[in-house]
Amino acid sequence: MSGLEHGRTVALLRDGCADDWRSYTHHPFVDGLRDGTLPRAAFLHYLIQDYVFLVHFSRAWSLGVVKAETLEEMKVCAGSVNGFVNHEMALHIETCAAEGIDEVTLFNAVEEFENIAYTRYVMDAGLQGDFLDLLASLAPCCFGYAEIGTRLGVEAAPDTPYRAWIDTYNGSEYQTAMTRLGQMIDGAMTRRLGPAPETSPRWSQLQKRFTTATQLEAAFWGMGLRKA
Ligand SMILES: Cc1ncc(C[n+]2csc(CCO)c2C)c(N)n1
Repeated sequence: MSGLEHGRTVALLRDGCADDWRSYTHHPFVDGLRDGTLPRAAFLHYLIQDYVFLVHFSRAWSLGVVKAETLEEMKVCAGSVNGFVNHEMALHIETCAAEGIDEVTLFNAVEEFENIAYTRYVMDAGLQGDFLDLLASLAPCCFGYAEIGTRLGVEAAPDTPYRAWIDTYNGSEYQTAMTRLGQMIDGAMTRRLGPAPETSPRWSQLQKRFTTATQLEAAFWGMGLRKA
């Protein structure tokens, strides 16, 4: 998957850090989800951390509502917050409940450094910069998982125990939301930087945000594997 399904901006930013993007989307953790060889302890460690990650990511997306300049931008950001809090976190809550881990325990889990670094980096990008700085640092998470979900939907071993995780990100609801998000990002860029944002003096900073967030995603997988 390397086309324009998530818009022009995301394609450019992804191509601007192709090696980092591959390290993130083809990480050994992802191979383990695909083949079913990922140790259960590593998956649960990741999932507990990811619950806390989503709490802080929801805060960052809420900042998007604050920094938006159009109703469409506000709607996409508000929809993302709703998606996390009321849907995406359900996967974490249900999977952990089956292992005897309740939601209060999840909410109070001690954050790993990789988790703190990533979520607070994104939050600070949005606080310090404008809507585009925030989006550039939020984007790798959204579109990376969309790519991974699509690929693993095709490639995963039929008996992988991680099918529910794969289905969450390969599902049409998530994929449709990502298409809409890609369109919104293209519109937000054009509105602020003109029809060729990659020629703007701001582009290198936006690329830096995107690249750093991509590297932080790979580090997040690595954190999960520490419990392998
Ligand atoms: C470390 C980490 N990175 C990405 C996601 C996936 N995710 C989080 S927010 C979001 C976008 C929804 O608009 C998606 C896909 C995750 N769960 N954990």
